[in-house]
Amino acid sequence: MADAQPFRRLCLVGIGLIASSIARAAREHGLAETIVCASPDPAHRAEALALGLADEAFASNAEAVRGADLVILCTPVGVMGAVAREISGDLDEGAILSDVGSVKQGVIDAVAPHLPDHVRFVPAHPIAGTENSGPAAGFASLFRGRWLVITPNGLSDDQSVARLTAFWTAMGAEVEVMDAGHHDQVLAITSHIPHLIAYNIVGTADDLETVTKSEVIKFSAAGFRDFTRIAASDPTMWRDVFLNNREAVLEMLARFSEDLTALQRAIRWGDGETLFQLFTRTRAIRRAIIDAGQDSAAPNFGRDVDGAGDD
Ligand SMILES: NC(=O)c1ccc[n+]([C@@H]2O[C@H](COP(=O)([O-])OP(=O)(O)OC[C@H]3O[C@@H](n4cnc5c(N)ncnc54)[C@H](O)[C@@H]3O)[C@@H](O)[C@H]2O)c1
Ligand SMILES: O=C(O)C(=O)C[C@]1(C(=O)O)C=C[C@@H](O)C=C1
Repeated sequence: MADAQPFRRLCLVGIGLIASSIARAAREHGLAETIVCASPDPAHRAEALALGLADEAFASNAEAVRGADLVILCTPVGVMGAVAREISGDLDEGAILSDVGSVKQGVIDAVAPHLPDHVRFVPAHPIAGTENSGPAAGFASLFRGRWLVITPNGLSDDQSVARLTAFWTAMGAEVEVMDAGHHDQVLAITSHIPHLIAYNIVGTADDLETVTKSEVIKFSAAGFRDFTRIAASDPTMWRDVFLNNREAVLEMLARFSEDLTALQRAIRWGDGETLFQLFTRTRAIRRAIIDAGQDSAAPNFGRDVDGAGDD
């Protein structure tokens, strides 16, 4: 991969966890001469300036994108269509528009109709994050060793895909190009349903707590505590993910429910063999993920200079 050619002016629309991580990494690797951001939240704009994430922070998305040669939408996916409508008249000739949304087809459908012909649209999704939000939550190494999926469409061209690939590669990500629909199916099972399960189990335990008083917190075992980390993820972001990847999530959820019913039956009928076989298979998957270096549960994942601390 050729060295990334720095962008003249990078505009981050939304300045939360992901945008602030991009800003830090872009600065660290000299990937943009100027970085500006936009957010309707005055506290986020002030924090972005105080942390040195952006040279200018705008309340107006349209003003923010003027003169930028790379604009990345880093808002919850549910507002990306409205943001595209706001900025469409102010995007520079030849600008690349990208995004970091956790859902791809819904974002393409919402954004593309608003774009003028002179803009290249290259949707993308970094498979990296945490349960925290806001400008202070980001860190420069977030994308190191993690996947960045690009889902080109009729408004992308090879040159802008190559430039965006070089940008993310310079921040440490590994880039994979994929069809948007396929991305949404894969992420439904690997990311969206796990979050739904975490929200559900913590909610169920919370309901039980009215009966058992504080025992849910007092005796919370490690497994449950891991779920509470995921269930602490941003409510707006995740509401939008489920509403915008509805079909894939419902399809995967139907499969999941069938398999859960089979486990329920195995427990009811004392079928230890079925339980043992599944648990053996899933243990092997966990080990394969660790062997592939994709275990972000290790506290130092992505932050190591030499990668030596990854589980
Ligand atoms: N958090 C993760 O783990 C993660 C990982 C990969 C991708 N993503 C995706 O990245 C995007 C941002 O997530 P985040 O975790 O950084 O969120 P965040 O809540 O930390 O930040 C969102 C930012 O968008 C701003 N915003 C909201 N509405 C806006 C609007 N109409 N115009 C301009 N700015 C607006 C907010 O003020 C905030 O600054 C989402 O689309 C999410 O699906 C998140
Ligand atoms: O590590 C976490 O906290 C995450 O949930 C990150 C995670 C994921 O599911 O892996 C969440 C949403 C994204 O779109 C990408 C990454």
